[in-house]
Amino acid sequence: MSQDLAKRKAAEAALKYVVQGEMLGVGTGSTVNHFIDLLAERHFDIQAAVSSSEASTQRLLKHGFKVIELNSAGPLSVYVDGADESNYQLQLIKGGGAALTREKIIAGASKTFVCIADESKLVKTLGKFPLPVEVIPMARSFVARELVKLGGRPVLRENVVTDNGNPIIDVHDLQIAQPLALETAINAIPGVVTVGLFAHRPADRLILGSPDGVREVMPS
Ligand SMILES: O=C(CO)[C@H](O)[C@H](O)COP(=O)(O)O
Repeated sequence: MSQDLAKRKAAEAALKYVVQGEMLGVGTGSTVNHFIDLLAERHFDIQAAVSSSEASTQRLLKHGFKVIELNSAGPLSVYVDGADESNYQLQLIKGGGAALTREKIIAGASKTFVCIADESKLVKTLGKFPLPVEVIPMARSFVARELVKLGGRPVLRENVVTDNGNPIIDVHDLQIAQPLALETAINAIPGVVTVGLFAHRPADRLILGSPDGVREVMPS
């Protein structure tokens, strides 16, 4: 419960980055759900949202927001999304909610990526949270073997298919000392759609909530 309150506080603090009348990139997850609800509760007037998942799209539509495709939106000024882990450089692990591919695309298309999370997500070294990798179905076993060569322990996420129709492999037991190099290496495996390591495109702001309040972390 207190973790949920922390998420809501982070989400609330991100409202100051929303530009009324503009388009807004919206991510996925329980922290973002608070953010979407708060946009509605506080009557924010956004032109339209570009959403990273069917789940967020449904929530936005339920609140009466317009949702458009990224192809129709052009560059976005602000993208708000959660994370499973962040280091002090604001490099992230994402994809716990299986939306990593669309999240990485929208983050890439946005000028400012505001990450919202509870305090427990900030870590010195990424990797305690299993690293999600979305793969083309026929490449699943091959990619898993390549991930073992990189030092990980791949586990297929049971009963999960992404919005793009693909399975997810969660890679356990990684100590990600060099996020940029690992993201490049995993991206180079044929059959990988997206790795949930956001090192080449880290967040620009990290808002961390705790039951006592919020703090904003700048990349160190
Ligand atoms: O990457 C994500 C979805 O793919 C989420 O942002 C991440 O899993 C954090 O979720 P939550 O806000 O529920 O802790």
